[in-house]
Amino acid sequence: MNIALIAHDEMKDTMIGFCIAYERILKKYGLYGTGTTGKRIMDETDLNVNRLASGPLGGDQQIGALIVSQDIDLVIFLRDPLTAQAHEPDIQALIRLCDVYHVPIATNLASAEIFINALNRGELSWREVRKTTSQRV
Ligand SMILES: O=C(CO)COP(=O)(O)O
Repeated sequence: MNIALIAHDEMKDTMIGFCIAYERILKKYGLYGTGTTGKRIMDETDLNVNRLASGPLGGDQQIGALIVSQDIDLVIFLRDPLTAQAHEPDIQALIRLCDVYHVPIATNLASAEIFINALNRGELSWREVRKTTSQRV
């Protein structure tokens, strides 16, 4: 199972704190991240992140493509709700694809903590079943 980690600039410190707090769990999964988020996580934790482009340069769309190919099982996207983003259409497209493909997405720290603990308890294992099923159709 793979997790996408994305944070807007004002939320990056929160993302680093989250990654440090849950490093033991996150280590068990494949991690993907947008450019700057991924770099900071790798610089400031022992986690290895498959880095894509920076969000404003298409990184959100790359994560979206991975969702379409069923390669992402959980998205932690710490959005900044108080700052307008030039690439807002890309952000909305990513969230829409999570809905299309039934991928859980946490957009704030409170939901991120609930999802990561659910993942750790095996509550997202239905994703594997779903992937197998959708590959058949
Ligand atoms: O802008 C982002 C998500 O929309 C995040 O991109 P970075 O991780 O490159 O800052």
